[in-house]
Amino acid sequence: MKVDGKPYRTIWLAEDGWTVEIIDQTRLPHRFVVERLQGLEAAAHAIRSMQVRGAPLIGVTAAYGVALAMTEDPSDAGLERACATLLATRPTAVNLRWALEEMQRLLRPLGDNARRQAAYERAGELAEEDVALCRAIGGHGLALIEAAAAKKKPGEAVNVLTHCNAGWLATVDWGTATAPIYLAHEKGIALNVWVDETRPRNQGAALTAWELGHHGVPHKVVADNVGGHLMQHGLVDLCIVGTDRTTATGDVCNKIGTYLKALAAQDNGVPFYVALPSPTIDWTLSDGIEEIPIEERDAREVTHLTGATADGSLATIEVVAPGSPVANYAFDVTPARLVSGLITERGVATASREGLAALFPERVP
Ligand SMILES: CSC[C@@H](O)[C@@H](O)C(=O)COP(=O)(O)O
Repeated sequence: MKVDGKPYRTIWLAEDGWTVEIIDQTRLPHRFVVERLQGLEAAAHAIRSMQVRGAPLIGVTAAYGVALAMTEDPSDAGLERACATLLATRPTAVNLRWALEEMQRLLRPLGDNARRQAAYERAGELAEEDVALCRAIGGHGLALIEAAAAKKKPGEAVNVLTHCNAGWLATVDWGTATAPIYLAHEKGIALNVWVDETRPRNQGAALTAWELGHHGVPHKVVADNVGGHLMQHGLVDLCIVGTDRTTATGDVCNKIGTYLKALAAQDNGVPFYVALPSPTIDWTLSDGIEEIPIEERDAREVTHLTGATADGSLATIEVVAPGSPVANYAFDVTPARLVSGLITERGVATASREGLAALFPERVP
């Protein structure tokens, strides 16, 4: 999507043909910095520190991380070490495990000399596939926005609420939750996107607002607890969020706070959709609350905030009473019963084992 009128993706192969470039998302929205990854450790650090984040982009970065590792050490031991290092970076998004299994399946049977090139080719393909999956999700989600628009008076905006950043910054391009939004905007449908700030790391306020703004999509940032109020007053037509891992039964794990939005949506009769590419489905799990590992992150994400001061320089301040203990759960699980539909690349499924199996019969174990 566009940054200052120029099309960008979140990750790409540098001109030298082997290093990998990313947009450093820890610097947004105040600085646009492209970072060069030159080895396995740099790729692992980028995922761990959330320079890249969002389930699909984590998966593609891991695939490129394996390619970088194959430049350093293409032996069996090198491959296993690379996959173990990358797998340990973040626990919740299943796209990470999926991408690493894909790379291992491809590379294990190959000789050391063939691994490097094969790894780069497959990482590039996974990036392209992610773009295609997100674009297809956009098409299916667009129909939902069009249906909402059909009920509006001429010129009246469709109000879409989203949580965290499931935008193009969380994927290679388009985003999952935002793909229908970008397509609706391109079609000239009047929109207003309610952007939850998404404490503690503010992916909504910092990233979703930034990317929608750069693409010219009308939006308003709201504090995390505003969604319920908006829904009570008829100001949300539909919610669309992303997911880091969805069980075979349709339970949805996403950024902390998603569950509360789903509860408010059900109480107010607002449709609550989850947009996801199929690599985000964990076919081995059937109970999201019991089985999905929830990442717990550094307390400093809760106690401190970084932002720009009046002169444009960056400053970090403490916002919690000094010394107070903190718990920082990064994700929660929304049970399938609260989800109106799963917007996948193959269409909108009901959030159930049957619904997912009907769209992806060949993936059912
Ligand atoms: C298309 S991205 C879907 C999810 O990965 C997204 O909603 C989310 O929760 C991202 O969390 P993050 O901790 O920023 O990686």
